[in-house]
Amino acid sequence: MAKNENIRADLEQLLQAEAQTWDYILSFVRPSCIRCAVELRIPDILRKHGIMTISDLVASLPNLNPSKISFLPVLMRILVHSGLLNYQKEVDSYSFTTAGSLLIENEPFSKRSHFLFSQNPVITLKPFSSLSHWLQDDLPTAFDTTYGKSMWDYCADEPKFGSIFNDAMASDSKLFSHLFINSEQCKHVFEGLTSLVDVGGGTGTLAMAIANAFPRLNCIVFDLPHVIGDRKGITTGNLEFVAGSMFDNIPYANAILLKFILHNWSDEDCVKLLKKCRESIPSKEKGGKVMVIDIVIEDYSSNNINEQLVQVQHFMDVIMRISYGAKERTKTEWEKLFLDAGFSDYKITANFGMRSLIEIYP
Ligand SMILES: C[S@@+](CC[C@H](N)C(=O)[O-])C[C@H]1O[C@@H](n2cnc3c(N)ncnc32)[C@H](O)[C@@H]1O
Ligand SMILES: COc1cc(-c2oc3cc(O)cc(O)c3c(=O)c2O)cc(OC)c1O
Repeated sequence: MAKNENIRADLEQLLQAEAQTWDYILSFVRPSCIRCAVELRIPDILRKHGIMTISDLVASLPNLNPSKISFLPVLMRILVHSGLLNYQKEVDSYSFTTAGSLLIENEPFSKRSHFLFSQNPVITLKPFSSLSHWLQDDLPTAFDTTYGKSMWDYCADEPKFGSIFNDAMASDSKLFSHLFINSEQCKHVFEGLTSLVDVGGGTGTLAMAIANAFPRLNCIVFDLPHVIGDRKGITTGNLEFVAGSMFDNIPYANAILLKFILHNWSDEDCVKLLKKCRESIPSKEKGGKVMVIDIVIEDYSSNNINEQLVQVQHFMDVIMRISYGAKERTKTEWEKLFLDAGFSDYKITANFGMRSLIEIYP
């Protein structure tokens, strides 16, 4: 009897392990289905209706081939299981979850463009399928292994891809700026500042939100010439766009903002860049500071851990290492960078999902 129980337990364990591996084997299906729904504009259609049956959806998709209509409930079931839609059995209808509503185009906090960027073959298929080659060759990143140039040069040479990347980053900045500017914990952050440079500020989404919220704060968006483009030299109210390389010259200001910049660079490059930032701000006594918005890798063993967020941080670490020759950092690794660059003190003020605000002082 005991022997039979043992055999049954072993078989159950084996089946559980097999289910886990099937989940990994087929994990590509979920993002492909979400991409399909986004491309068919299902989130935008659902937004207009609020709640929809499959028949409503079919009526809103005139280009759908009639022979494929039976796939729609299958697609919707995946979206429901992915936590993007709710299904109300009583009325046989679908509605958004909060996460699903982030896929609607033109919503203030839409992550649609970031999702489409993540599905772009330029960054996913090729570099990720050359991962094992990259581990064996002497090129700095899997991106270089695939394209023979860095991500930043690729963006400059391929403007269409460059704007897909900039739009993805801008969508993150839109959501982030809402959290940042309205956060009680961050009320003090802009106090006493009269000028601020958003270094690597992309197309200016975050700086624009700050400039609007603090009309007496003069803000500069600083980025590479191909990103600043036609905005170069344009000043609108308290917002100005300046083109250049942050490794050469950074405009002088009370404070410098670095959002999702340092995680793109090696420790050596970060120290160089942080030293450049120090040269462009006043002393701590005169209010000088650098505000780093970036990932601080959480320790799995700490209390109140959000496992989904930690996993996202670990995935981003893989992306940064293989695609950009960079990395995500723990609190200890950040501290070492700041001290190596000659800063005297730092404060991790708040965290916003996977990202934190770190204020560093000369
Ligand atoms: C990951 S994006 C972050 C954009 C923006 N800070 C945000 O969070 O939305 C990195 C930015 O750094 C810019 N960048 C890369 N190298 C640069 C350089 N040498 N000087 C100035 N900006 C640079 C890129 O063009 C890009 O806009
Ligand atoms: C959040 O800051 C950055 C994110 C990314 C980035 O990069 C990739 C790369 C990839 O191969 C697949 C992906 O899905 C993604 C992303 O979703 C994503 O957000 C890139 C950055 O700089 C180049 C970031 O700073």
